[in-house]
Amino acid sequence: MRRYDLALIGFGGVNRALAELIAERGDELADELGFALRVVAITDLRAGSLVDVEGIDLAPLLATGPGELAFAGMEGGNADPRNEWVIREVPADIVAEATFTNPADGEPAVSHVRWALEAGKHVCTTNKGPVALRGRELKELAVRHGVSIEFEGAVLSGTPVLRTAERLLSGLRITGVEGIMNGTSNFILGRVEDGADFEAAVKEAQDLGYAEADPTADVEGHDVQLKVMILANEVLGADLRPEDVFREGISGITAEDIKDAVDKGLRWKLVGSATRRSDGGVDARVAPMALPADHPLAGIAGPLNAVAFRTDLLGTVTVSGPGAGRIETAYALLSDIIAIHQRHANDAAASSGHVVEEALHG
Ligand SMILES: NC(=O)C1=CN([C@@H]2O[C@H](COP(=O)(O)OP(=O)(O)OC[C@H]3O[C@@H](n4cnc5c(N)ncnc54)[C@H](OP(=O)(O)O)[C@@H]3O)[C@@H](O)[C@H]2O)C=CC1
Ligand SMILES: N[C@@H](CC=O)C(=O)O
Repeated sequence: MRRYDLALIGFGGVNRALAELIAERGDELADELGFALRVVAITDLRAGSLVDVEGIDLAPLLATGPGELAFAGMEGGNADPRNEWVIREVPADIVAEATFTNPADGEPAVSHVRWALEAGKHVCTTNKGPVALRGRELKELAVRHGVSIEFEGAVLSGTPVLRTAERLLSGLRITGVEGIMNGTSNFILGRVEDGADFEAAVKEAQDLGYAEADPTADVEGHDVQLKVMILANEVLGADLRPEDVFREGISGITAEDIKDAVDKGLRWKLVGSATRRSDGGVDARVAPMALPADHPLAGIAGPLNAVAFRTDLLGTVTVSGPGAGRIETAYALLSDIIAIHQRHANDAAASSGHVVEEALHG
């Protein structure tokens, strides 16, 4: 059976949940998917790095609390993350990048992804920085090195928004996207509507694993700005920079605003959108909106999110599901690995078909 060796870069909520999935359901997944997964390297800012090319025993790591994990002193362990060395030199097939999203320049994740692709390794990532800010360059790099970069989790966690657009909406002209694209801010707005304090709701979202390492990115709309850029670039063929996307977050909305809106039959939501103009350009923005209760996005509650695609032949097609969550986002990485397997298994079949063809016809 085909096996993929993984290097996990960043061992926080998402990559830990991926390790849990592999440890707990690896055999079942292998039976179902036709390939096995093995972790051969882990790096993390606090824990350091751990390498075992025969496969890391995940159980003891997962039994240790996230704040207590230290790889130094373990066989193959080091106090230093040694990201560049691990990514370039350890023989892994796929690098799973899940360090923090940096909305300013995408680093250090951009470098992590670049090193992996240059080393001929596939990448799956949930990190929005590299995809939104350097997506075009990194995709070209992947093509040059004959490998894949997959990033379903960069928009709406494990909910298949990007793959739906790419695979299931092909043949349609998509003229715009609009949606609720941040689980944390949607959760906070709902909790404040229920009477909770804003700061307490932020803390709850952090504890539940929804929020960014710095939740300002959620509350001030930077996270949705990156997601709108990814959708506009991937689905509408744009090439947007952050300065092209108007951004306003939810920090200016008070509990009173929320209560007043409810009294008027409205509900505050942080809405991101990108719309193709008649001159071919794309207008994109992120801003809070008080939506009428019967608006299709008004009922999207808690960490649930939704993206609506406006199309020429089908009208509006909406995909809704979890927008955040550790396990939900780990599933996005698994779905990326499945996509890598499908693409390259097909490549292998195509090239072996080519060999057969040459043998038959000279
Ligand atoms: N959680 C979610 O619901 C979703 C998350 N994402 C994205 O997925 C990524 C991971 O999210 P999540 O796991 O929740 O975040 P966490 O903050 O829980 O985990 C990130 C981990 O990466 C580590 N790290 C930071 N910098 C480095 C570095 N240079 N080298 C090695 N490790 C590093 C952090 O260490 P330390 O803690 O010491 O800084 C932390 O352990 C983020 O980019 C996020 O935006 C995307 C969709 C949904
Ligand atoms: N912090 C983000 C996580 C997913 O991208 C969110 O809350 O949506």
